[in-house]
Amino acid sequence: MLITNIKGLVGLHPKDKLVLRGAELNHLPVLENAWILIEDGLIKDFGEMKHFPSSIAHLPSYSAEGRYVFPSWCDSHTHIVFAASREEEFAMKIQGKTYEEIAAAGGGILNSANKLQKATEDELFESAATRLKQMILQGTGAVEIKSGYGLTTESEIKMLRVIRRLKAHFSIPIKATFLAAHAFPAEFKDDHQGYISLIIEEMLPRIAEEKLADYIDAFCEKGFFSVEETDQILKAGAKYGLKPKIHANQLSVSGAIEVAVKNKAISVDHLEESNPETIETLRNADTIVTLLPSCSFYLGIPFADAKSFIKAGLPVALATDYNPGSTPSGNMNFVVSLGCIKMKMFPEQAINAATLNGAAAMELSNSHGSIAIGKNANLFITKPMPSIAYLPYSFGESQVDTVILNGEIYHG
Ligand SMILES: N=CN[C@@H](CCC(=O)O)C(=O)O
Ligand SMILES: [Zn+2]
Repeated sequence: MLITNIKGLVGLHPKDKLVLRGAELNHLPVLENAWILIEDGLIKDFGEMKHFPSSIAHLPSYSAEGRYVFPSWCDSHTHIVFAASREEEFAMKIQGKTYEEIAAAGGGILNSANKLQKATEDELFESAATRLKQMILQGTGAVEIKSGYGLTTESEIKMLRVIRRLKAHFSIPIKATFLAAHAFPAEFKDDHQGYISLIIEEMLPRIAEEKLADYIDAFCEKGFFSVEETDQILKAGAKYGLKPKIHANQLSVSGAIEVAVKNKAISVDHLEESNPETIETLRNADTIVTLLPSCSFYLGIPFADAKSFIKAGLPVALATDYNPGSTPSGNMNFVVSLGCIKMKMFPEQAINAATLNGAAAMELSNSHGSIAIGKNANLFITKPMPSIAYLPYSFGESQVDTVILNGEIYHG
């Protein structure tokens, strides 16, 4: 595939640039009036139209006049395998009930777990595939998906098998995260160690044996998993080679960041709550700070302090957190808009955070997340736009026109 007359080829970071920290996020390299050649699913070459090589002039080409070409969004935090939506909680939220109050009233994660336990693997696969297709059409070209609505050995494995089927069915990279430590099932409400033993002694060995997960996660939060419980689970996961990606500081500063960094987490996700100590801990780590602004938008909780994180030199990524409870949306374009509008990130920072740093938060940045020779050709072509900033500026209206996966147009 050859694309010519591109108004701007976006995200041309050098191939060996695997993550962007702090001020590095300010720079989004763009080549104006460009062409790009894709071969065998990979980026073969690119350049300016004024130096267009005559040797490829005979190839059929797509003219992208007035349009930009972006590397696909890399969505490094989702929960898209679920049995049912939870809009019954929507009215409760509108009445002013908090996330914690809804969970205490029988809503929340346990509500999703009840429904998921009754659903078949086929049903879960079909609905998750529909969601994923929609996300891809909105520009996403790599994704992480968590378990965590099973909460029994069989149902957690059922979720992870669904993710394995999604990996086989879709041509984008998918990473699977084991999140049995999402909530304590009702029968373990007063027996936390009982559930943790189930995770460590029963679930983990079976998941490792079937190679069902790439990462391990825990919802480290007041009322969910304590710092000590999280530490125990992460250490058990490490024995099976599962690196942590942690739900941290969503509702309170909980010590989650410290326990995540101590366990060499790939990423800490959420951070709607933070303080100078949080930042100090992260400054000395390689852990990526994944922010989820559509969760703040939907729950009405604070937006993460992206500006301070960037100022402190941290590697910030953006992701959707698509799930039925706190973020019923998998739209990365909206995430990038919210990053700018609500977290005061500059468009360049938000786009870098949603591409290369999102890829890094899935350990995929050697192959995805930027445009470089030899990298995978998961890209999208925009509608005609006056500038790059127009994409986040025109929130709620998709600027993604054509999606290319592995060098081929994706029609859904
Ligand atoms: N916070 C924990 N997990 C999800 C919400 C899960 C749910 O409410 O179903 C999140 O990332 O926001
Ligand atoms: Zn989440």
